[in-house]
Amino acid sequence: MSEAAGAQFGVAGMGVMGASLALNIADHGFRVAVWDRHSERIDEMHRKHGHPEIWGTPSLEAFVQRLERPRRVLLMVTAGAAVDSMVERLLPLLAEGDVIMDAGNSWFLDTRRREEQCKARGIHFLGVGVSGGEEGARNGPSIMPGGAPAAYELVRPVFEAIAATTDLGPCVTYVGQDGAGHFVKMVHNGIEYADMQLLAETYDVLRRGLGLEADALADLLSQWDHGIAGSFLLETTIKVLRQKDPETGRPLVDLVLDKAGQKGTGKWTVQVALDLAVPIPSIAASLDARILSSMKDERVAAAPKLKGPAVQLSKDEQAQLAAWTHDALYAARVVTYAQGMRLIQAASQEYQWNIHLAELARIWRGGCIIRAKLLTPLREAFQQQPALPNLVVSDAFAPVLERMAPAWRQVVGVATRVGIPVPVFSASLAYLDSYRTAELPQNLTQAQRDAFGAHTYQRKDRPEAGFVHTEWGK
Ligand SMILES: NC(=O)C1=CN([C@@H]2O[C@H](COP(=O)(O)OP(=O)(O)OC[C@H]3O[C@@H](n4cnc5c(N)ncnc54)[C@H](OP(=O)(O)O)[C@@H]3O)[C@@H](O)[C@H]2O)C=CC1
Ligand SMILES: O=C(CO)[C@H](O)[C@H](O)COP(=O)(O)O
Repeated sequence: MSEAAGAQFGVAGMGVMGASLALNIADHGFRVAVWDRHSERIDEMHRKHGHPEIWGTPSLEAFVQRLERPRRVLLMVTAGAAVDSMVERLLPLLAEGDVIMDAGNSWFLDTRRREEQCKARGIHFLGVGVSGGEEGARNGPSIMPGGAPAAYELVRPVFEAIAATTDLGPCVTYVGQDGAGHFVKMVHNGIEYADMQLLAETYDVLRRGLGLEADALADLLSQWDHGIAGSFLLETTIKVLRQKDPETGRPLVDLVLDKAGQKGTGKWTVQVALDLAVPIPSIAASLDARILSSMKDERVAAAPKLKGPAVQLSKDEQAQLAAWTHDALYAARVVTYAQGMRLIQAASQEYQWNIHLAELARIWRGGCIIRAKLLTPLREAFQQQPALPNLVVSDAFAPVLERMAPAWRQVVGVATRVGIPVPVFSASLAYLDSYRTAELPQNLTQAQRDAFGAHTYQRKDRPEAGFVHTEWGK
């Protein structure tokens, strides 16, 4: 880059995502200034990927000075205190009309607070969800920006240039005010957790139920990937199952310790869903499954004490289990997306974000981790009925769920009978069964509450009476 020209975009934080995004932006013809608190990070990035349109800067002051006005600064640093520290450091260096973008996985209420903090100084603040991992950031992520529309307009050309593209355009859309973008990215990750757990349960049912080894499983899942169950996470699963350990020649997945980690977005999704009173049992079950998996020592100690059932599958069950599991995977996945969309709908109402669910489905069709074929009918469902109360009752999905439910029940039944845990398959099925049940047993719950705590209840036969109390047992 010529010394005289200003940089059109700044990226602070040259970690996995920041370096990839900077390269992506430069590839699209924008001059990019980069900064990291450790200058070796910049040197390493130049050494590995040297790019004429990327300019490393030795200090935050130099970084800001190299930027054209209005300055556009994208933070790609660890979520939490690091973002606050960067905002504190940048505010005195920036001028009115400049834009800070936080593209990490930040908590949406922090984003609301930071936007207010910046607004008081005349600086725009955008909370930008980015999905696609390192590869997506480098070659085309899905981008979920939230904040003031005027601020979004200042960065829109760059985001539209670097985002993944599908037949429906670049995978970026203005999501809504303040924390809307980060909220949507958080729920995206919640859905990601549930879908990953469904794939883990699929793997377990097929390997323990049918005795399939990694290669045979990969072959089977490859067939599924060509059909309606196709998705990025399914492709990732196939890739993982095919990988061999160079030292032993064994499938590498068989050597990976069964303890799943997490960085917090799944937990936040469940916490905020409880606050908004939106049931998301599939996502909650996937979070619990990760936590239970991390209790490895306890599980190992419990295994010899708590023997499961010694039951064999019948020949008929063995013949049909793969086909049943395919349908169970698709149907349960629909239910997890339905829960995520419902949560976004509730937050959109609560915070007046006016989020367009069909647009989210459009930008999730490419670039992001939860991209899946089912997003095409899902988008159409919300296009036809933007206020659809729940995806499971849409014309597109209700008949499919009805058709696939018998196979899904078989999978949950067989797995339960032989003792294979299927928390998300079963939580999703219970959600669907609850949602379609006009008369739930919570009449008993209400009666119990009134019986021990005088919490009152309503009568079916006399709704006009309002809340009443009974002296139960008297
Ligand atoms: N990895 C992924 O697949 C995805 C990650 N994200 C989110 O993107 C963000 C970055 O993730 P990722 O790139 O993977 O993480 P990395 O750990 O690779 O990079 C983190 C970056 O933050 C910098 N940093 C940390 N603390 C501070 C601080 N106090 N002040 C200034 N800079 C600091 C680090 O600098 P240094 O290394 O020099 O210490 C580094 O440049 C996170 O919020 C993450 O959740 C979003 C989508 C996908
Ligand atoms: O944001 C991402 C993808 O979109 C992260 O890669 C993913 O969420 C990692 O989360 P966790 O470490 O909790 O599994």
